[in-house]
Amino acid sequence: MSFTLASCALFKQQAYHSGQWLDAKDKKTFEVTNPATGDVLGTCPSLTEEDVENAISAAQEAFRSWSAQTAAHRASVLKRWHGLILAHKEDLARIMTSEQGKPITESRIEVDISAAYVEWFAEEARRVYGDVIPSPVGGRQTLVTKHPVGVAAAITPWNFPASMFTRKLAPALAAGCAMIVRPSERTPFVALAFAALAEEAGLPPGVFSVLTGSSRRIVKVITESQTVRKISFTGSTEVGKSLIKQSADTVKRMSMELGGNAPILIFDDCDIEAAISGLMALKFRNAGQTCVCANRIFVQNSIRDEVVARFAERAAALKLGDGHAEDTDIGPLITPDAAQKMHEIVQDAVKAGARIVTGGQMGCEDVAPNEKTAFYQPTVLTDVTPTMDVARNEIFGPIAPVLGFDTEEEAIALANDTQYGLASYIYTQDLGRAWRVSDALEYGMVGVNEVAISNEVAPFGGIKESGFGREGSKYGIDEYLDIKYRCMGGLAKPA
Ligand SMILES: NC(=O)c1ccc[n+]([C@@H]2O[C@H](COP(=O)([O-])OP(=O)(O)OC[C@H]3O[C@@H](n4cnc5c(N)ncnc54)[C@H](O)[C@@H]3O)[C@@H](O)[C@H]2O)c1
Ligand SMILES: O=C[C@H](O)CS(=O)(=O)O
Repeated sequence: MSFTLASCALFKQQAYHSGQWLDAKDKKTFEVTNPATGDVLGTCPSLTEEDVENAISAAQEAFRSWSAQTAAHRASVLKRWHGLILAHKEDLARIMTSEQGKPITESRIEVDISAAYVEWFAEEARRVYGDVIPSPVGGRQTLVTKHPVGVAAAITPWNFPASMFTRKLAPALAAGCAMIVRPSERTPFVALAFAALAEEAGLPPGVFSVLTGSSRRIVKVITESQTVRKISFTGSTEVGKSLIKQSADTVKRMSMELGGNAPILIFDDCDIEAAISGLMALKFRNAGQTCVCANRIFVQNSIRDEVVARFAERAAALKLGDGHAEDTDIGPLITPDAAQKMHEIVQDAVKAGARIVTGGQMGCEDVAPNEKTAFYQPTVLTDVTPTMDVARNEIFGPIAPVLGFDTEEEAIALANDTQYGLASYIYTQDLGRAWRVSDALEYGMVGVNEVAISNEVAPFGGIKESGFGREGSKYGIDEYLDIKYRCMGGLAKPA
């Protein structure tokens, strides 16, 4: 493989704000490591409160001119950005795999998805319509128009560092907002690479910034700022709740894409091969580090033994390794601690009565075992009960707990027995059952005989403690718009 970060023009080790590539005021930095090897990839600035305040001021200034541009102009800049992202797909994917660890095949797909959000909102920018509503009173007109909220902020996770970046920045820019983005400290480089291409596309100085460093320090300035009118957060429910509390004093608009505990219900009238293939893709994408992956696998008891055996056989055949290798199916988890946490989850489940069908070990044959690697084998557990921690908590790793059920009603009750409500899935060939069960599931999203449900045209988001707001789709841009109602009086012809 010829790629090296040092040789990549998009590899940036400075933050981007106020239209410039800058170090922290106090020159402090933090290291970013390769989760597959533990090697240090580079450093990024650990920005100070003053740096953040400067970025917010620059955003407020830039917002005035950016929002005054026509929607057609904003769309044209976003379209240029879209083209540049695709033109640099391989470099962006390699940067992502280096810092996040996912297989290069998945990183390429994520770059495509990231670009798709930019293209979609370039189009949506020109469809921010209003209303003229027939007035109940003569001589008046009721006008409704939509306006950008102003300076917005985004805080993004490490698991999809590119698609979460554009899923927030693209609609904000399309709406006419300015946005400051704080990427995860574990995966800043791909966000900075996207920023370099956005700058090249012609986004004006200050309209967007990428602020690196301590999230607590950066977010404290953001949440306390009267200038920042909107926060879009993707991450754990725990942190989401903290941000909501921190933002209450300044009554900010909020979008919360939080944790999940997705059930997949596999009925005995399903296409079993399709269900197992879907389960493999759903559970082991990004080594299970996704908010929508199957966290609880409910299989109707009449087919459970067959499904477990075939699923475990497929899981055991997955190839662990460095994400840069083309034949890697599963890369490392984000940190060695995450791998250790997986081991503890499995050990706890076994103590509670679960049985390991395959996996259950740390490490990877192709990578020298040392304390810095973060590999964990794809693991299938059976004989899991709904009260076990492995079924109650979000796993966020390659562990697949299988539970049984007998009736449709029991399956629905089990699936809904959680405080989360993000994604859910059903495999059945009975149309009536598909409709009844998907109607009864208390989730923001339901995949029926399909697990690849996330794309730019669909409203992505959850309910209950998985958050609120929607990303993507025609609804996504509304998160960055305020509605204004004008009552136009005095229109009657003088007597
Ligand atoms: N709903 C979604 O679309 C979605 C997508 C991806 C991840 N997630 C969820 O995110 C979690 C895993 O991702 P993660 O580990 O990055 O989540 P996290 O909540 O630990 O971190 C998310 C972001 O918040 C920052 N952060 C962490 N603690 C903070 C604090 N106290 N104050 C301010 N910022 C803070 C992090 O640096 C990161 O940038 C899982 O629960 C997963 O379900 C949800
Ligand atoms: O982890 C959460 C992501 O939103 C998953 S997806 O890429 O949107 O499916």
